[in-house]
Amino acid sequence: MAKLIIQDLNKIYSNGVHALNNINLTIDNGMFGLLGPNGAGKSSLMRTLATLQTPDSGSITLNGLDILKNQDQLRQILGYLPQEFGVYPRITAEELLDHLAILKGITQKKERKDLVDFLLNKVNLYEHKNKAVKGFSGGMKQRVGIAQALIGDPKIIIVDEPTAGLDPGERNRFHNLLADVGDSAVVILSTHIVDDVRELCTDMAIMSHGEIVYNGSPENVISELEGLVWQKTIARNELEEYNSNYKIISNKMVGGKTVIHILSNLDPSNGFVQVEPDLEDVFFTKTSLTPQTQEL
Ligand SMILES: Nc1ncnc2c1ncn2[C@@H]1O[C@H](COP(=O)(O)OP(=O)(O)OP(=O)(O)O)[C@@H](O)[C@H]1O
Repeated sequence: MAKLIIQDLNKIYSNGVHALNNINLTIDNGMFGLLGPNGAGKSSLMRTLATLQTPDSGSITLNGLDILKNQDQLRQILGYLPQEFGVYPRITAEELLDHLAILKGITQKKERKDLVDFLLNKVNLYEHKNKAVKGFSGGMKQRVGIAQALIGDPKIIIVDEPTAGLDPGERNRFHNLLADVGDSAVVILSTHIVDDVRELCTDMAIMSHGEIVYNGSPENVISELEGLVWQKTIARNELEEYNSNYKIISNKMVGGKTVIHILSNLDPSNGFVQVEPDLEDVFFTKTSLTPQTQEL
């Protein structure tokens, strides 16, 4: 059982951006979702956990090990899939994993071969092992990314926005793979995609402007909005008027129509119907994005 404890973590970049503002989180085994809009500070936190950058202050421990002071030890038990996983142009999936296993210190050839075969099977790429990674689809590349993150039986696995750009089938396959991995390690999934967290995570945090604005289970945070979310289908050109009269938390196109969700303690009448809140309502409420800036 692994436990990651982050305390009072701060990072201010030289341009004055307070990317990590007093972050406190305790994360146990399993899938932990870190949800936030672009620029919230997720990658800054992920890179700090992966020992790729140092914070200005604060501490991070994994099972009591101070990972800021013991970076080499942490790297031995860390798997990291960065936002941009650079793949090596002309080499095959098998060669790439073999090469990365050498870099991780697995020097025995036979041990490496067994491990690479095991990983290729695990991510369902064994039959493609002799093909160049360059020609893989986005989902296949991400599965190679997860395979390399699993080298060395890591206790903590960090995946930064892994499903952006994947088609629905690839996304499902990737989700199943992550859920499987989550049984034996701390897996932190950083994403701006609400569905990734809803489908995979039992514990989560929402980050906005460098701060943790919620930490807990998806169910608990959704229940905070119980009875407060109302929905109405309106014409696109009415949006501005509704925006000035109601607290709109989301607007999206459904079947060519504009559907808005608003927050209200009282029945707003005027054709609104109460709906069950969902994680997307929570996300937009907690991060206070204006509807115009939502990426739906
Ligand atoms: N090296 C840097 N120097 C200066 N500012 C930076 C640096 N890296 C990130 N920032 C700024 O810090 C803030 C947080 O960025 P970060 O990349 O951590 O956010 P994010 O939530 O991961 O967003 P995204 O999904 O777009 O990567 C942003 O305002 C960003 O512009």
